[in-house]
Amino acid sequence: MTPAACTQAAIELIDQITAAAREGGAAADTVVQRYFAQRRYAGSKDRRAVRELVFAAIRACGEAPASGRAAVLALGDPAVEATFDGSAHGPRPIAPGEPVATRGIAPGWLLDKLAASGLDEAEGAALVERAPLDVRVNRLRADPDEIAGRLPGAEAVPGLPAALRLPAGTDVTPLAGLVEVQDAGSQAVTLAAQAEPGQRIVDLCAGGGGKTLALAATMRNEGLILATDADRGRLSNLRPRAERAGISIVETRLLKPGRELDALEDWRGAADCVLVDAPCSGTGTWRRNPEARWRLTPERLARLVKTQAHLLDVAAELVRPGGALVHIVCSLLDEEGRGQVDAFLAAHPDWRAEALNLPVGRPHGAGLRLSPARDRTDGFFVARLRRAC
Ligand SMILES: C[S@@+](CC[C@H](N)C(=O)[O-])C[C@H]1O[C@@H](n2cnc3c(N)ncnc32)[C@H](O)[C@@H]1O
Repeated sequence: MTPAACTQAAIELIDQITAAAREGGAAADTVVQRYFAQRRYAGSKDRRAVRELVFAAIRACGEAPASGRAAVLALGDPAVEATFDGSAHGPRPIAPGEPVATRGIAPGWLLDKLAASGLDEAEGAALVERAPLDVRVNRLRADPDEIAGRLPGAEAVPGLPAALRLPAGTDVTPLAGLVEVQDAGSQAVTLAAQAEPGQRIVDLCAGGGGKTLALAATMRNEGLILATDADRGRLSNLRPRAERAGISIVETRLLKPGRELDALEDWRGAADCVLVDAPCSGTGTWRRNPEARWRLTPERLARLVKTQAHLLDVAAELVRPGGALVHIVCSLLDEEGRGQVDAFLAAHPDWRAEALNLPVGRPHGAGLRLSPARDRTDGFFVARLRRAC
């Protein structure tokens, strides 16, 4: 592909990604994969160049751009602008006064909410920087030092003995079952469960099992983890992943949204710990999914906040006297994190927050906040709550 054809491909992709964000369609990564699946002629170097241009332009636009052209022009990169040359597969030349998307971190209403949640400008900007590639070494089957020796440029992450930070683009697929791609922050917040061998733990929003597998490794594959979710597709990924990782203590159970306790009667008051890795706005993961900023609406956020409160109430029913509940959101909005936990504590006088001592994060309300700017992880809020005996 010529440089001009690469720019045109990026423009088309951004148009598709913007439409998908508006209509609740596929994530940007999936859109890019599908685009190239139909264009086998594009070599790996071209694909990489197009992908980089697409993501650079998405990161630059706080609001959804009016067009892919406007988004690419927002980069203000003379080398890219020179490829608007009207050549056979390239973009038409830039017209005088042609619209250019406004650069920014997020839509205005979200910027206000981030500021109200105590995020300064530097922290806001770091939300859309490129994320590093982190993995968790499965210590049931591998030794982190040995794995680090096999991955050139791997660095240890202070305080997280199973975590390695890898150079961008490192291919870890040959190490399936030995390592899992997992942000260091995600690994750190899972430690708030203080999981121990032999415990009975519920991972209420287990999804594909990123945190379930980390818990099972900490428990040395002894005890029982009930991994539940309302999404059949995500949950069905968990079993093969657990098998590859040599984990046998995980049971899965599908829940009906709003009727979760119907399927959990046998776990009432029985869990040592319930992890609520709640569905959330994902403001802390914009580094990986920058177009997610364009998907969120005030209405969707309000629905998420309501679901989170409901799931905390469900979780509280499952914890044994003296047991713990861990609330996690990969968001920096207080209404999903700190505010959610404050409301829970106000409504449940027999619960109290416990101080957390994690290798990353700073105290925030009754829990801890991890921020990309300070901690070099995705953004999270995590709190550990203990039920009275
Ligand atoms: C942040 S994701 C979980 C990620 C997962 N814990 C991990 O570490 O890979 C939130 C999950 O909550 C699930 N969810 C949404 N509503 C739910 C409900 N009512 N009950 C249980 N899970 C729900 C979603 O399907 C999604 O998988």
